[in-house]
Amino acid sequence: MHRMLATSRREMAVAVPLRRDDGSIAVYEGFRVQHNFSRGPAKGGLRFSTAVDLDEVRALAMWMTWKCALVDVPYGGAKGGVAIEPREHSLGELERVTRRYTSEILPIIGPDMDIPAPDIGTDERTMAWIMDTYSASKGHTVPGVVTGKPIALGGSLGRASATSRGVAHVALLAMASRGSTLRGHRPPSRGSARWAATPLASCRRRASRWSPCPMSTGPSSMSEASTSRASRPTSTPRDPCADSSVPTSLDRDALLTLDVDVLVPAALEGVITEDNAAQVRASIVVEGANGPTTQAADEILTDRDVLVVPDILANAGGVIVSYFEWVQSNQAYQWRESEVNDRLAERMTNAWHAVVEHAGAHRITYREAATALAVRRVIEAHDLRGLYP
Ligand SMILES: NC(=O)c1ccc[n+]([C@@H]2O[C@H](COP(=O)([O-])OP(=O)(O)OC[C@H]3O[C@@H](n4cnc5c(N)ncnc54)[C@H](O)[C@@H]3O)[C@@H](O)[C@H]2O)c1
Repeated sequence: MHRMLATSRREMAVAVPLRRDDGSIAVYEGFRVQHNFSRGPAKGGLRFSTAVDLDEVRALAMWMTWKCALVDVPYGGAKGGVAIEPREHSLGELERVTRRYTSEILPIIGPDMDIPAPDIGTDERTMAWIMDTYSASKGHTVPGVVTGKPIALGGSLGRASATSRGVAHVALLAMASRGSTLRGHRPPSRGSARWAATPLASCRRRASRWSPCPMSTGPSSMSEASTSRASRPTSTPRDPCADSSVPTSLDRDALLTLDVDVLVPAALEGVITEDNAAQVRASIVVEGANGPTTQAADEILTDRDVLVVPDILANAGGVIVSYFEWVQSNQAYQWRESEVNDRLAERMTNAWHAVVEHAGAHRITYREAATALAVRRVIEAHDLRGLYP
């Protein structure tokens, strides 16, 4: 079983030629890896980044299998990528690259096979191009082939903010478990955390390799997109962005070692390493990105009693609402945003409690508990299906 789960079910490497705006032709490497189908169609994001290679895509596809199993959505794991720097291309070039990549991987994607979604360097517009290319080849519109698409094309209300909302939800649960709360807020309880994301969403900050980086304090897409008056908490929290003692510009390592309660690395993998883990001052790390903590750093943080909420739990809000979007697309029906957010909160809360209980029962870390629960679910599906032939 270990060997089966350590091996991707299907891997596709494709060349993606692009006619550039100046008439020259560039060729990029593209990949789609489907790690597992035991619990349903493969599901995973599409990444545009020069760091993309087959090994990275493989690892990310496997993570998707565990993530989907942990939050109990009926999917296996997949991931895709094109080794391209999107910031160096015009919109027209990005559209051509996306459409060509889609046509190359077209035989292995589809609403019942493998459903891409946005990831680093891609967004809802990318998903619209994928959907259109796929639909053109089928001769009819197939909205369920991607998630994270624009609302006008069948995207789900609440999808744009879902990953952040889920991160905020478990961050507040983690804080409550450590006896701390955000000023002016009580921790979310099961199924009633509609407003949970608001305080964390009110201050959006990003670290960059290109230091010093601006720390964005503008309204986040989450608070713009998802907090209705009715769902806001009655007491307004102090806005940390208004705190003049907080610097407006920082380099990446300085940001990771700020004196804060909760650290949410939410961009790239491998940023908390054995070189900086001892300097992390947060008592809770919530992994918004996939794989932001190296294994060595994870051990250092655990030894220092820093609570690490693992990526497959912390950032699962995206795939949960992607699942809701797929269900809505396949039924040609749209749910209310409050319904989406409530169902998201319920699944995140259930997954959180399952992980906490499993970790407590076996005296293991949350990462080990989350992975163990997920692997067990996938193995159960394998066992029930049996081996063909
Ligand atoms: N989008 C989702 O719904 C979703 C869901 C689950 C997990 N994730 C994970 O979250 C992470 C971010 O994905 P995203 O979709 O938000 O991507 P994004 O492209 O929207 O954001 C990535 C951020 O990383 C920054 N960045 C890029 N290169 C950098 C570098 N070298 N150093 C520092 N910062 C850099 C960019 O400026 C950008 O702010 C990834 O690990 C992704 O797999 C995303």
